[in-house]
Amino acid sequence: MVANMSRFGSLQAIPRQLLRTSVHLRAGLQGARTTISRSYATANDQRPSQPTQPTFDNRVKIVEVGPRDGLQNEKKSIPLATKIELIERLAKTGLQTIEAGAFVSPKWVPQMANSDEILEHLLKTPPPSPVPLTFSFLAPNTKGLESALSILGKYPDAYETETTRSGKSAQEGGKPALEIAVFAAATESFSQKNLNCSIDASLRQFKEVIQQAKQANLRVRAYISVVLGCPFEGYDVDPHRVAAIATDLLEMGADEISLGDTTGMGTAPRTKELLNCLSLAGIRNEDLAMHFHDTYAQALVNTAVALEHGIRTFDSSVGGLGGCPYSPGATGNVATENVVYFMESLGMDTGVDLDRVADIGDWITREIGKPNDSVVGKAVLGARKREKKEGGDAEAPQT
Ligand SMILES: CC(C)(COP(=O)([O-])OP(=O)([O-])OC[C@H]1O[C@@H](n2cnc3c(N)ncnc32)[C@H](O)[C@@H]1OP(=O)([O-])[O-])[C@@H](O)C(=O)NCCC(=O)NCCSC(=O)C[C@@](C)(O)CC(=O)[O-]
Repeated sequence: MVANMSRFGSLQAIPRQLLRTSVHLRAGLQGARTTISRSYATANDQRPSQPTQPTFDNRVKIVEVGPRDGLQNEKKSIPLATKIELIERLAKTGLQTIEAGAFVSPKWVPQMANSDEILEHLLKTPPPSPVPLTFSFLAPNTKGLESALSILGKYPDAYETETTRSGKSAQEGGKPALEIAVFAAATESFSQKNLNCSIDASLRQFKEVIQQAKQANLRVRAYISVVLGCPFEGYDVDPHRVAAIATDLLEMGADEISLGDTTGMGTAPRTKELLNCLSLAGIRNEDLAMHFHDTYAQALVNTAVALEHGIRTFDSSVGGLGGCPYSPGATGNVATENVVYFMESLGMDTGVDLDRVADIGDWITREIGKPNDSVVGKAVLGARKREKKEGGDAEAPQT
């Protein structure tokens, strides 16, 4: 639970029935183009895309992408020790998944060049954490995956796989789990800029990466970028193309699809249209995560739409750090502080300690000389400062 929500006043929880996956959303797609329903949907007939009796689950998983997505765009090299300290601090907050690095070409994204050292450090010295932790690393091709696997091979007993997961936190003697992430794009132009190949060619590479990662019993996440707007092709990204790519990736064995609004061009109606399209294609909400950027300050509105649709996994970045090197003008990811506050104000349970995350946002933005882009983070720190001044029982910073 978030510490001291009461500090922020008496926000009323939104009535639960308003948040339930609403069947009426499905009616909105009557004019949709051909529904994609390929073997993924049929192979998963036992897994209905929409429950007939919607059940309400108020647990939300937040995937912290700050150490990778948040830092990858920084021009000045960030010391390895700072990156590791960021991950270690985040591990103490109740976050369950932390994206810690990327095995990509150092010529393309120099900031991620020491991801091998980060992985090795996390295996040798797993950070204390109150919850079972997963560390995620990007790998766009077999070269990236093999680099990651060669490090894992040196420490076979230091991590958990899909088959050995104990569900224990580090504090209970558990080891971290490892996840590999591939990243496709919904438009040809973005695929060329980001991966130097077409969408089809990238999917062929990912098939190999996913198969090898699954052979190593690792969980695989698959991103699809620019699902709600492309810096090169504009707003009109076809949701059916997104559904087709997501279906391909799931059929290859990906465990989760993260839908990237890389440019922050997403709006509430188009988020709804996209999610409806994916549901009609047979893709389950449980297999989806949302990855919003806040360039046009729409991230929380779109989050609310996704939450109502039934999505329960959301990516965010502490301090609102981030941006994509191949998305000119895109600003940071939605801030973790904002998402945690927003979720908890709706009665959702993130399990993340907002006070601690706000401290980390303040610390890391100072470390790398960036403004703290989390309005909630700044408000939390401001409230604490005022309480301290007034001689209240303010808590000491917890990081
Ligand atoms: C995919 C490639 C490698 C193709 O890059 P390429 O230049 O077409 O590939 P290549 O096979 O010709 O290799 C070129 C050089 O890179 C090396 N190389 C090749 N692969 C690797 C590797 N895995 N690790 C380390 N080195 C590698 C390879 O060995 C070679 O080295 P050289 O012989 O010239 O010395 C390149 O385009 C690349 O690394 N792209 C990554 C771009 C990237 O990281 N983008 C940011 C992440 S995606 C994102 O941020 C969006 C997301 C996920 O957050 C969601 C959202 O918001 O949308």
